[in-house]
Order: sequence, then structure tokens, then C-alpha cells
Amino acid sequence: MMERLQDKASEGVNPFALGYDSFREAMVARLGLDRYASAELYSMAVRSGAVDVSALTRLPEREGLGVAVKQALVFPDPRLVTVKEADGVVKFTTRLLDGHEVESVVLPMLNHYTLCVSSQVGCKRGCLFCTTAKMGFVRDLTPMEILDQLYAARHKLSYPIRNIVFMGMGEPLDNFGAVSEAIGVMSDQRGFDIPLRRITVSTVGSAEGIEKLGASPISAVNLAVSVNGATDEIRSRLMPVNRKTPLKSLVETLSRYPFARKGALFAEYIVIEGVNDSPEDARALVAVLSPLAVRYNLIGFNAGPGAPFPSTCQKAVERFRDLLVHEGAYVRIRASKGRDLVAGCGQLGKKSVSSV
Ligand SMILES: C[S@@+](CC[C@H](N)C(=O)[O-])C[C@H]1O[C@@H](n2cnc3c(N)ncnc32)[C@H](O)[C@@H]1O
Ligand code: SF4
Repeated sequence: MMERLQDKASEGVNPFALGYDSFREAMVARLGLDRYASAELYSMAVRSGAVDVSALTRLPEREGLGVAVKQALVFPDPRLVTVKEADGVVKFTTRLLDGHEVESVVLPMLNHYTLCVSSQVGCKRGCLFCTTAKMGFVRDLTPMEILDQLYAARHKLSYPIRNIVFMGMGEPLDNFGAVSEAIGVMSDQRGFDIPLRRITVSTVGSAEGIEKLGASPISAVNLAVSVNGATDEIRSRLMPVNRKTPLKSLVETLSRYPFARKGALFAEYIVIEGVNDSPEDARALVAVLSPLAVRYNLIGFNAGPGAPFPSTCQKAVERFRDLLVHEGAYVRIRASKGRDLVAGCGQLGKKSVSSV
């Protein structure tokens, strides 16, 4: 794990890259620190993005140790290339070492901030409505490249991020190893301390990916499944994954998922006028998902250049919400924010941003 996580910084120890256990081992080996001093150092480094040696209370009195601690550590250095703000929503782009760029979005909520992170450069899933799909698949992000987005939001842009959603570029369950390692570091109480219940993994919904997540130590995250169609015919047209995991098999897979609590499953649904928003669609959707305790998140389709449909107006989203509520569903509309911002969580590279 240590080698995989530590992308850069072969000389210094990067607490963000290592996670707590490996960090402690490194501090014991390099500096002879005990576990209390290592834990205090780790928490300070990760939470404040810097180390103030004079504020460490568990560091042994040893000549030159303060300087040695500083010399032993390196911090991430994500290269922010753009930071744009509209309606309080902040989109930022980070340039990776190989020159590719990833986008992330900070979303102000009622009383906290949510960070929308990317898990891949591009995506191989080819959903008809998605901007990222148009890039094709370029490559997976490493755990550190995912964590760099949180580091940048917290320590470079100074947002006290409380929640994380994997709704940026890419399909997180297609990059499961890196995503689960990054979530392990994000949720560690001794570091960032963002509990799994405040982390949402949004997925295209392949049975294989969902099963992998369910069997993993991070299965208690919230799971948002992009449904987007109430019948196999419509869903297969919008999302090629449906040919391999059709709705029935998706529902069966989700029925077996070891949800840690009620309310942890969300059905994401892009309302596309005249395509998937009829009263029959609402009835079929609630019927097909009826075996599951699911909440619905609706968003209007956001069209960019070359999009296959026009943008959906808010009225149409509200109309579909009412149809679902009439069928007994629990529904939220993901409010559109930052309309003028050229990118957003859920359709990075486009015109608008949604809150989660
Ligand atoms: C970009 S995906 C990334 C996470 C994952 N790959 C997935 O499909 O759930 C995040 C969410 O954005 C939604 N989305 C993609 N393109 C959109 C668009 N043009 N308008 C509105 N929502 C969109 C997807 O349906 C999904 O729920
Ligand atoms: S919606 Fe998600 S899975 Fe589909 S192409 Fe976009 S990023 Fe990939």
C-alpha cells in the first residue's frame, strides 16, 4: 500500500499519501517516535496541512527532533490551474504530473461544504448524456490524485469540506482499488475524519462493481445509482451498462447489498423531456425499484455543445417529481447552481452545477 499510495515524494514522508498505519511505521523507523507522538503528528499534518512543531505536546524532548520532523515530511503539491466561482459554487482544475487535468467542484450547502471529486480522466462507460463520456477513457486516477483534490479544497482553497461525493469525472467502481484506498484515508478518524456516511459513491450501476463495494471495508458509504431510465429499452439507449446489468439484475444486486442504514441508497435520475418523464415512466420506475428502500434524486438534463437533447427546464423536473411523489416515492430535486460556471458536478466540462 505504501508504494502504491506514495506517488511522489520518495525522500520525504507524505502523511496524506500513506494513511495512518504506514505513516506511523515510517515515523517509528525514521525518527523513533512512539505511537502517541505519531498519531498527534499525523492528525495535525492532515487536518491543518502543515506542522507546527511547537504545538505538538507528545513529541519527546530530544535535541534536533523538531527539525528532523520537519525535514522528514513532505506535503502534497496539487497544481491548481483554474479556480472559478459562480453562485458560491467553486470549480477547480488540477493538472496531474503527466499533464492531464481533473475537475472538482466545491458545493456550498445550507450549513456545510460538499466536495465533488473525480475518479478517472475520462470514462469508458459511454453514457449518451454525459460530457465525460465524450472524452473516452484516458486513465484511472491514483489514490493520491483523488486525495489531492480534497487536499486542494481543504488546504489550498480553505473550504471546510464536510461531505464528499464521487460524482465528478469517471466511474468510481471501475477504479475501485484507488477509490477505496482514498476513501480509507478520507474517513480515518485520526486524519480527515470524514465518516463513511458522509461519503457518497455514485455509480453507473454494474452488478460487478456494486458487489465489489458491498464486500469491501467501505461498504457503509452512501450509494447513488444512476438509473435514468424506467425500462430496459430506455435505459439501454441512454446507458450501455444496462445491456450487461439490466434493471432486474441491478435491483437484485442492490437487494443483496449490505446497507449500513436506511437512507443510504439513492436513485439518481436525469429528467429528459419527452424521453423518460411521462406518467408511465414514473409508474414503471417506482414499480421496478419497489423492492428497495430508495430515495430519488432528480436533476434536469444539462445540455452542452453537441448534446443529444435540449436542457430540461425546472418546471419539467418538478412535474416529474410530482408524478413520483404521487406513486409514493421520496424525492429530492438536486437544485441547479452556478449556471454560468463552465463545469459542474455530474457533467464536468459543461455549463451548470448541481447540489447533492
Ligand atoms: C458524471 S457521473 C459520475 C459518477 C458515475 N460515473 C455515475 O454515472 O454515477 C455523476 C452523475 O452525473 C449525472 N450526469 C451526467 N451527465 C449529466 C448531464 N448532462 N446532466 C445532468 N446530469 C448528468 C449522471 O447520471 C450521474 O448521476
Ligand atoms: S455518467 Fe458516469 S458512468 Fe456514464 S459516462 Fe458519465 S461518468 Fe461515465
